Amino acid sequence: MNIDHDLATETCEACRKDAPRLTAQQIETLLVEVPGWQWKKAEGIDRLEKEYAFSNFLTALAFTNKVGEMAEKRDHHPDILTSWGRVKLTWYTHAIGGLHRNDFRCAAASDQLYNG
Ligand SMILES: C[C@H](O)[C@H](O)[C@H]1CNC2=NC(N)=NC(=O)C2=N1
Repeated sequence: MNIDHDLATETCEACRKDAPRLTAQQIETLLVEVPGWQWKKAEGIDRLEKEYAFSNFLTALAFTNKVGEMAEKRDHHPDILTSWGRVKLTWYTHAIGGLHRNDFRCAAASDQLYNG
């Protein structure tokens, strides 16, 4: 299938409470564009989750801070679990209790920060 956009460089839109959640079909289609990201439902909320590997705590922390800066710029924020050699990111949209295209944009942008 032809992909005529780049999720990582798309601007996040302000998320309104009445924005529609992505449907299962839309999620499946977008997941193809963000390899390694898992679609998980927790506490009734669809989420995107990925764990990144690092060689120590400081490099994991540096990535955490880069993601934090990106999240602030986009006004869209992940759950972050930083551990020795690992960072787990979880993206979902609080305002709608589910997944929005913004979450895929931020997942793709996170990958770009990891891959340099
Ligand atoms: C007021 C502010 O724009 C909102 O609270 C933003 C902040 N960051 C956010 N991050 C995420 N993941 N979901 C939101 O709904 C959200 N809302």
